[in-house]
Amino acid sequence: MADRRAQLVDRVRGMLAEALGASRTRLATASADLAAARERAARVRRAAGVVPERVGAERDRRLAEIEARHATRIAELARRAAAAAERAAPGAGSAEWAGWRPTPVSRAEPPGAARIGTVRVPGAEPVPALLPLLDGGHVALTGDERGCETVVAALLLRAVGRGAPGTVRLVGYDPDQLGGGLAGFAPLGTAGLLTFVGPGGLGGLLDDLVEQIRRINETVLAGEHASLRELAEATGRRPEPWRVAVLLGGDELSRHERGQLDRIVRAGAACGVHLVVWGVALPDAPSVTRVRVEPDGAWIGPLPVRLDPPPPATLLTLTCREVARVVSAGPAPTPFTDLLPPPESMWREDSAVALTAPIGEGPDGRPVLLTLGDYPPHALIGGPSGTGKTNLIFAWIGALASRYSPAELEFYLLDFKEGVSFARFAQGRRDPSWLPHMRLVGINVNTDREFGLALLRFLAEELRRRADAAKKHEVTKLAELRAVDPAGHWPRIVAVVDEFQMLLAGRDAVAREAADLLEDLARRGRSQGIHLVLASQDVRGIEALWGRPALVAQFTLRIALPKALRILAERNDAAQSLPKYHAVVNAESGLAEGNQVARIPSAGDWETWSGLQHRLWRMRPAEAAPARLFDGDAVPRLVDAPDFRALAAPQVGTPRGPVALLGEIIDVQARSAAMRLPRAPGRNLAVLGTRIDEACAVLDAAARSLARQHRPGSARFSIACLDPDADPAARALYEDLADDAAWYDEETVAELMAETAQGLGGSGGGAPHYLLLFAVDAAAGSLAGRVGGRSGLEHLRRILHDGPERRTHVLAWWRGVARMRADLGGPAARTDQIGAWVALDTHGGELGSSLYPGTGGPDWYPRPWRGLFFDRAVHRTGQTIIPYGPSR
Ligand SMILES: Nc1ncnc2c1ncn2[C@@H]1O[C@H](COP(=O)(O)OP(=O)(O)OP(=O)(O)O)[C@@H](O)[C@H]1O
Repeated sequence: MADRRAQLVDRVRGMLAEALGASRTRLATASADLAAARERAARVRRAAGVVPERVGAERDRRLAEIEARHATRIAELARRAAAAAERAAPGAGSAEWAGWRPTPVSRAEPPGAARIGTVRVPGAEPVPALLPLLDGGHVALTGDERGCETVVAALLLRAVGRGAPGTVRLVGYDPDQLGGGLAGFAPLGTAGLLTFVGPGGLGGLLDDLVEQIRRINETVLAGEHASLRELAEATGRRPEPWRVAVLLGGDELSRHERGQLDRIVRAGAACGVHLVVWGVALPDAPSVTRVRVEPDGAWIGPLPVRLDPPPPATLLTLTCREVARVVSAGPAPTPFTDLLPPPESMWREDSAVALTAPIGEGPDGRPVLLTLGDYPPHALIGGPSGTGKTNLIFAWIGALASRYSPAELEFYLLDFKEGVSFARFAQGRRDPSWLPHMRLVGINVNTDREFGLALLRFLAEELRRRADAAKKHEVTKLAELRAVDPAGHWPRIVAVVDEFQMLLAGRDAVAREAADLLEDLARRGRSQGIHLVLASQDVRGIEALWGRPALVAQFTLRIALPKALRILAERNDAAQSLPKYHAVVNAESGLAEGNQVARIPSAGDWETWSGLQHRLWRMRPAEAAPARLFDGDAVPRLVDAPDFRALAAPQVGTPRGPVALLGEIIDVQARSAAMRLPRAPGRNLAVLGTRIDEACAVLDAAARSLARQHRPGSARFSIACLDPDADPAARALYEDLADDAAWYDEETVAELMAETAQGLGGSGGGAPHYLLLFAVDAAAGSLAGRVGGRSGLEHLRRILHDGPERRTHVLAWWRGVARMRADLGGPAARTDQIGAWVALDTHGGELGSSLYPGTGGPDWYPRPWRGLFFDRAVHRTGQTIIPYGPSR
């Protein structure tokens, strides 16, 4: 048992030892494992301590990289946005206020948007915040009052600065007197570019805007263009202004008003009609941009915006004042070249049926045409001084002359007022060119109504020639005459008379004949291609015509310049509200239905005109000659007179009927007044009046022209000068006539008379003898004495009586009719030995009885450097002459 127990013990012991050993081993292993684990844990802990540092650095690096890329991208985007904004709102649309100035667009250019601030993008260069207004849309503001004012002022100033002066019109509706940024624009009001409608006026304003939209759509865009902007881009014309209505608060809108607002919002922008509203609800539409202004910034839709400061008050005022000044001064003229065809098309038109040419641009941008033909045949132009009649005549002449060749059209032009601007149509010293169509130019005609009469007589003669030709060819109209006689020269004739009322002034023979001729030309000229264009600044001018309704009725084409009176029909006052340099053209005798408004280009200045004239002049036909220029202020010269140049002495003997040239006749041709001096009773000349220079000029021309018809030594010129003031002129003549002349004075004049009278006894076959007596009445004392049994005066009377038949003629100046009569034998003495006379400052009444046919004398109102010539052998009425100027 013990053994078993010992055995058991041993076994237990062995088992325990074994178990212990195993446990120890396991412990050791476990301990080793623990140590390794601890070691690992420590390592892990150590490693774990290092990791966050590295990850953070990486994250920061990545973040920084992203941020840098982001910033570059934002900067790039901002730069691009800024550049795009610059393009979308060029010039005055986006420039900073410092250095801001208007940059008006040309007609075809879109105006662009307007900047009100910058978009808030942190860290990027500022991007302009823009609002589309002109041609773009409408702006609806809400929020802070001051901020909204700033936006309105900026928006409007930029708009005003982008439109050419006058093309942006503002209208304000501000019933609550909010001001709303409009106050600074007040100077525009003086030019009608800013108007206000009062409380209660909103409905009317909206109606008016809707009406403008309708009109523009129907008549301006006319289905051809979708918007004014498109029209401007396609045609280069912008015929309508922009209309910007600024509506600031007010009562609740009526249904009608809301309806009208809707229409404007939908259709306004295409027609240049825009709304800027604050405190007025606009419907949602793509054309509406909403701006919300908070005290610390604004929002354009979702975009945060930092507002610009308001435009400086002085900048605003000065800009508006300047715009108003330019507008009040009138629009910049359209170029004259707009009226002309391209050079290759010049002189291509045919005038057989009518003459048609543009005179300017209508409100729709289309040319306004003027026609002269069977209907309307004649034109009446009116407007107060300075409104542009002369300019209009230039423009019309230019437009016609560039279309029709001189074979198709001829001009005759008469200007009764002082001024030389029409002289350029004729050849001048400064410029050798002339207008090839111009046949006659009369300038400074002033009181020389005879010249106007001469023109009318000339035209009447031409009318007769045409009527005869038409009759011969059995036709009635110019177009038919030209068709049956293609080789004939039948241009249309346009006769322009500026200040024509001067022609009709007075109740004398000239006025009567002028009115009769005008009436005949107006009535019958239409079918023969003779057209009258009468212009007047003076209502009386028109009234002078009004007395002759039949005459006025022919002038169916009326052209009224601003403020013209009585040119249009009675109730047609369109001319009263015309802007500067515009005209109402009316081919319906002035009835309102016929009104067409035209803007007239500037054509009168020298450079503009001469470009065209030179071109046409170079195109002139080889045979073309310059127009005759009659200048009422010029004194003609004998040596230039064609009739003087044509005089010549016969090869042998004495001229049978020498002529004395006395002056230039006021006529369409430069002709000389001539007095024949054949061997016949009464062929003596009296010059009557106190004007020394004129009297000397007449005697001088007479003597020199006579001398030209005699070979040297074949005629005698006895010059007696009895007025010391006439001495220089008489002496100059004496010297120039040289050996053929003899000089007499107070001492010797009696001898001249006695010797000449005694010489008359012979057969009369001797050399011609001309007695040129200057101020002969002053010799009364010297001639009272007797020589050879008779007084000097008796000798003079005998010479006057018997001399002419013996080739002895007296050409004498008496300083008055009474003095002449006294020398002839007293008031009742016969005067038939004075066959011809030239009256200077001697009134018509003094020339009555025996000197002039009929009673009361001629209609003669003396005027400087003019004389009335009457030769009883050839004249029925007197002839006005211009003495030739001094020969030296
Ligand atoms: N369409 C125009 N555009 C620009 N300037 C113009 C125009 N018409 C006239 N003018 C200018 O106005 C001034 C007066 O014009 P104009 O001489 O033609 O007037 P008027 O009516 O003939 O005057 P008056 O009867 O006193 O001679 C001139 O200096 C002229 O250059």
